[in-house]
Amino acid sequence: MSESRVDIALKMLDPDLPAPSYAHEGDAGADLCAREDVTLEPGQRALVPTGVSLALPLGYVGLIHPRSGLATKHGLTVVNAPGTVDAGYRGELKVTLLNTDATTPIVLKRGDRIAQLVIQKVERAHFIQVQDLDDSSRGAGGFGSTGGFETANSSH
Ligand SMILES: O=c1ccn([C@H]2C[C@H](O)[C@@H](COP(=O)(O)OP(=O)(O)OP(=O)(O)O)O2)c(=O)[nH]1
Ligand SMILES: [Mg+2]
Repeated sequence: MSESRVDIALKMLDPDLPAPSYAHEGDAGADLCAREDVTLEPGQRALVPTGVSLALPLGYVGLIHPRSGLATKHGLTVVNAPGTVDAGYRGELKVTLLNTDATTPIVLKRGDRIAQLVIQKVERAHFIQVQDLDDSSRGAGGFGSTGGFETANSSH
């Protein structure tokens, strides 16, 4: 089976940086790089520019996800993960990074791959207000209604 591809116009605001690219066939995420050096102290967040702007076709969304390796090794995440890039947005893609590590700063250099961009088709809803919603087996159950797991500090 071959992958389906969509053409997306992309403008590099900084031509010296690599454009987003997929590392392997089948990858969902194209890596985004930092346009500037940034050091995040423990618990600190920063809005980091990527040098990329897009013209997404209507009906598509860009989602900015964290990279699992940086998350696992260093505690680096995206505060608003996944960040939502609207089809009409023509500004620079930026990533709100957070150092979740309690003790160690994270030093990022210009050109480092900091996050990944996933392009998806998206539906727009026609919201129809009603007085009563139809029934479902879940109903209003949520937030652990199906059970969870015990931890040392679980209340009994
Ligand atoms: O991680 C992100 C999230 C958003 N954006 C850009 C693209 C997006 O289309 C725009 C607005 O994002 P969002 O709707 O999440 O932000 P908002 O706080 O609701 O701002 P606005 O009032 O401009 O919609 O900002 C990014 O570059 N990176
Ligand atoms: Mg918004």
